[in-house]
Amino acid sequence: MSALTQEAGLPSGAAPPAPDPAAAIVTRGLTKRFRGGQVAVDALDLTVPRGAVFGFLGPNGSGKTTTIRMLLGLVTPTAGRFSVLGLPPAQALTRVGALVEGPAFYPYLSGAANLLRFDAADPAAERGTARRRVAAALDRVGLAAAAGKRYRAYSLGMRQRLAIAAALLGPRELLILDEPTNGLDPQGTREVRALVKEIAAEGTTVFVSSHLLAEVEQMCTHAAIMRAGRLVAQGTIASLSAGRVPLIRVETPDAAAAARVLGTLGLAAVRAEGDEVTAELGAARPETINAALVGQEVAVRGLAVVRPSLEDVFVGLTGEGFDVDG
Ligand SMILES: Nc1ncnc2c1ncn2[C@@H]1O[C@H](COP(=O)(O)OP(=O)(O)OP(=O)(O)O)[C@@H](O)[C@H]1O
Repeated sequence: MSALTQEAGLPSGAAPPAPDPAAAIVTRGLTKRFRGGQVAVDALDLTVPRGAVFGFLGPNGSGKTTTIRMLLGLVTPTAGRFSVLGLPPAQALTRVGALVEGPAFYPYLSGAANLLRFDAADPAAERGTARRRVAAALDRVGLAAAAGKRYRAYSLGMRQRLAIAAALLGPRELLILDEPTNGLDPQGTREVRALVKEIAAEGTTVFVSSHLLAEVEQMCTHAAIMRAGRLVAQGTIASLSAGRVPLIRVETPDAAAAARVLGTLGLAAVRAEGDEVTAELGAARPETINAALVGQEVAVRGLAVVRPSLEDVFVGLTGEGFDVDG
């Protein structure tokens, strides 16, 4: 049996790869063209390793939600194949928890009562174990103490954690979250990020979309970067940044003098702008650079090693800024 058995109407052209037991999600040539000709997802080849917190990163409109909806069987692909947990998607879905559009909760019911109603609407859920599963899910997202509190009294972070609890009502090997911190306040955002890390630490693979570079960098072990429906890069966060070298950044009122010193030390790509000078750190040690600057009587107000960020990677790959805030 092929691991990639969800086949769309049109052939992708490529033979499916061998089944990969180490992967939670594999897509090959996955494409969605909406009526009217818009290609939302264009020949996507994604490999999400089991155990990863996989950030699916891209600006608004880059095709993240459409991809997630295809993975969950909510949208039919135009072309391409994919597997979830090494299985045809339809067989895997009971082992996948998902948060795509937050479930509509009743404001006047408690968190627990809301989850019981939500669970009752799932024909695959086992009736006899509902209360136990609801209690376990509430506990897992840190809402056990607030189980009896009305939903309308929940903070934004608690509401989103309840939505994640709804995705965890059964045993899940994979959790798919579409922009789970969107619209949250800073406290709610922190709560959800911490929860994602906890869930992953317990062994669940998490596939989480975000338009926030910094968020993915903080929360994820791996990332895929999307732009206009196409995959720009994927890999571990470290490997994505690996090709880009760290910089030394010196803040000084004597930028020209500082640039000269960095040049004499043999540093590459020395650039002075305003009261800031940057250069590629290379094999040089920051303390040596500092000593040289001070030795040449350059007033150093600040000195920092700047690691390349995912934003640098994105700009380096596409030549464009990542047009989002946060
Ligand atoms: N049902 C649809 N019919 C036509 N076009 C659609 C449909 N759904 C999405 N699109 C288009 O497909 C493209 C990708 O949208 P998608 O929602 O997948 O992106 P996204 O990265 O999730 O962005 P956002 O975070 O804004 O949802 C967009 O240009 C969008 O307008």
